[in-house]
Amino acid sequence: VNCSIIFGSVYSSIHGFSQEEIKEKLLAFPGGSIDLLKQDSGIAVLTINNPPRMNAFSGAMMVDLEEKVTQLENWTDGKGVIVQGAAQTFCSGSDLNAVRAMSNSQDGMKMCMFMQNTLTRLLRLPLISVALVEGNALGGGAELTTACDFRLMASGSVIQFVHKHMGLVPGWGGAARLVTLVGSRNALKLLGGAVKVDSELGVHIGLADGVLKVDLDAARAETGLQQAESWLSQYTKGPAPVIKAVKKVVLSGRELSLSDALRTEKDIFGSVWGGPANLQALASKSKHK
Ligand SMILES: CC[C@@H](C(=O)O)C(=O)SCCNC(=O)CCNC(=O)[C@H](O)C(C)(C)COP(=O)(O)OP(=O)(O)OC[C@H]1O[C@@H](n2cnc3c(N)ncnc32)[C@H](O)[C@@H]1OP(=O)(O)O
Repeated sequence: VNCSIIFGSVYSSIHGFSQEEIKEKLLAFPGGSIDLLKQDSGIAVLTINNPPRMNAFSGAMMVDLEEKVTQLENWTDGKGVIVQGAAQTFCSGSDLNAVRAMSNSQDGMKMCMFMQNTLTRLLRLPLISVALVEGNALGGGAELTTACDFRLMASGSVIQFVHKHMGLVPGWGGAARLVTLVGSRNALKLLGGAVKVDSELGVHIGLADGVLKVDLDAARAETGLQQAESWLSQYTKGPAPVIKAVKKVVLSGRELSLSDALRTEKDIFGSVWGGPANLQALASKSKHK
């Protein structure tokens, strides 16, 4: 299936972008990690892990994220991915120490292109993705939530595009994705007012797809991650090639012109038609009651 049009990066050498050059600069800012756990269920957990800085992204973590996205792109048995933060908070954006050291506009633009590439590839993964938002998702952390197909919010959590307070606008693709998610009027309000979006407002404007349950009986209570896994598993039941095909047809419909989307849908359809899951369903004369 020729899906390169919907799975590529945004910037390459033709845009004057050198991935290796910016990686080298980013690696000068160490700390934290991005941890990937691929599970037999076909659902992976990607953890933004830098608790001393409220999971802010060091330069090394930006590079690490790109590497983990590559691993997910190559995960044949994968069906879904949950993006979470370590230690009960999501992510407080860029590490402000790195931002200060890279505050000239050339470096800022290169970092922005690098992160746009990575987050675009995250959103375009042939996996169904969920951001599990506990605690704060601020600045680049808010942008990261929009690079997932769905967002689940814990009560008390906040998604806030704080960029205006930093004299900035989103640069990791968060504004473009936000407009697609909540419409341009809501996006203007959220960015112009640096609004704190709690779970209630998130659901109301369509930014959040669900709110995690609070069970006062601690012994019975499911963790946020367990709840997110069971929520996501509603959509990942079945063989990986079929779930991947589901994500790809939706992605092409979302990103391509109608003619290109239709042609891509035909190719993706061809990849599952007559495949093992299709033949098995036909043989079992299944009814959909
Ligand atoms: C390029 C711009 C944009 C982008 O990339 O698109 C950005 O993301 S810029 C960054 C935007 N984010 C922020 O401005 C967040 C700033 N932090 C806060 O508002 C608060 O720290 C918090 C996240 C609301 C948490 O508050 P609180 O619970 O009171 O904890 P502390 O403030 O004491 O934080 C603990 C510890 O974490 C450090 N920290 C928090 N965020 C960052 C960050 N983004 N970069 C670096 N360090 C961060 C904070 O400084 C504390 O450290 P210590 O003082 O050493 O304890």
